Amino acid sequence: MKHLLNSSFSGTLKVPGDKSITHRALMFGALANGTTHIHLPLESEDTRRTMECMRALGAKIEESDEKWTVTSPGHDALHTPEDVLYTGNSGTTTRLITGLISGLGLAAKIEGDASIAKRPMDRVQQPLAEMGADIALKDEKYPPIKIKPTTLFPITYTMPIASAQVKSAILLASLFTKGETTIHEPSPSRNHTEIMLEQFGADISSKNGVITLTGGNALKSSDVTVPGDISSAAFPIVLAVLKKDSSITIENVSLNHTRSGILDVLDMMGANVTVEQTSQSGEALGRIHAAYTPKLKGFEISGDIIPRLIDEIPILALLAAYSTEECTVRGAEELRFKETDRIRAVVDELSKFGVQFTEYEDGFTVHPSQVDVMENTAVKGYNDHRIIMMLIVFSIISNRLLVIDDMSAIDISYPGFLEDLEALRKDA
Ligand SMILES: O=C(O)C1=C[C@@H](OP(=O)(O)O)[C@@H](O)[C@H](O)C1
Ligand SMILES: C=C(OP(=O)(O)O)C(=O)O
Repeated sequence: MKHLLNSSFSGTLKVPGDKSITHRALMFGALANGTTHIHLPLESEDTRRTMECMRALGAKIEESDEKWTVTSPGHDALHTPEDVLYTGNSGTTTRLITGLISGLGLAAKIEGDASIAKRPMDRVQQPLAEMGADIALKDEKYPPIKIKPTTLFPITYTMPIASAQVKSAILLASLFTKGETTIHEPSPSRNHTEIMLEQFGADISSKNGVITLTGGNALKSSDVTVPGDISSAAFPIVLAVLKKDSSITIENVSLNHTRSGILDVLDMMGANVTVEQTSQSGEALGRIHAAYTPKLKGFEISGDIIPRLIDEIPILALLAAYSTEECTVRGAEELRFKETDRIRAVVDELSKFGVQFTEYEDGFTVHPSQVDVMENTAVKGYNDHRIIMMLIVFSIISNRLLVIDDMSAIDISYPGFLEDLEALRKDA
């Protein structure tokens, strides 16, 4: 990492495929009779967990260069897995397959790593139980998740929180359940499930926060080309904005409105970032150009924008630390239930360098600060990929080597992160 310091960054980059879309393509491919080709999938730890779970249910998945091929015997020929389904560090895998397996009327035991063991699963268990699922949790809240076979029926469900994982778990459970399931969302969360289910032939509609799915029909296999992940792109974008003389372009990245909240914040801050949309068939796609911006304005965000940038808040906190004005994030209590408590992690680590925070249960204010970084300061990544990548960007822009306890979790969402930055290094 040391050679990335004292440098500026330029050039063009393609970030790896979108994690949320890759998970869903594997699951819908496994449910749809026939063959689904997934082009440019995200080949990461989290998506491999979904791949292994789909194999354990009976889907055949072949891997070749930048393409995964899923061949399914059809949803009604999938079977109860022989072993425990291991979901690693992936909340998306854990919650979505709970809905998928309940909907198939199969049995399973699902568990993940130490972080997954602390993430709440009652948020999916409750609506699925209303549908007739039999799901047992440890202390009525946490994995391991034990599912017994039952027959489900459709429900109307008003979600207490905006969560694409909860929404998607219910939609997966209702796919082969006869009748109409309706979900009311409090604010729009990522809509990849709705877009892809329509492509796979499901009878689904979505309007003004109300999603309706009429279940009981088989899915049709379909090919998916995965766009670059804007949540991964956020790290090099912020690096370019904060690092003197830098100017980069990211090609082929998802611009789906339910995911692009970070671009709105960069705009509020007056950052030198421009966006060009290149296509809009299903998932919007385009190019983002980001360049060094010497003076960044403040921002205040809460409400509907939060689900649109939920995974980008750790890197936004870093941006805020270099703003000359106050920056506030509220309504983001969900951050406390991610791979780690991301509000705590960001406040604890950045405070070590003079960043002034006021912490709230649901967010934080970053006050204009004098950031002062000592070479070789020890920082903690909490085994959380997004905290680790934020700290790496911090180390680079401050030109000080930070000693991060463990960086291996980068592979959860962005294998090749350091290599990508290296390729953009100006004097490389
Ligand atoms: O559905 C998805 O693919 C995801 C939804 C979000 O979680 P919640 O649904 O818990 O908000 C997000 O934080 C996660 O990284 C991926
Ligand atoms: C929260 C995340 O993922 P998951 O919920 O799938 O673990 C993330 O990628 O930041």
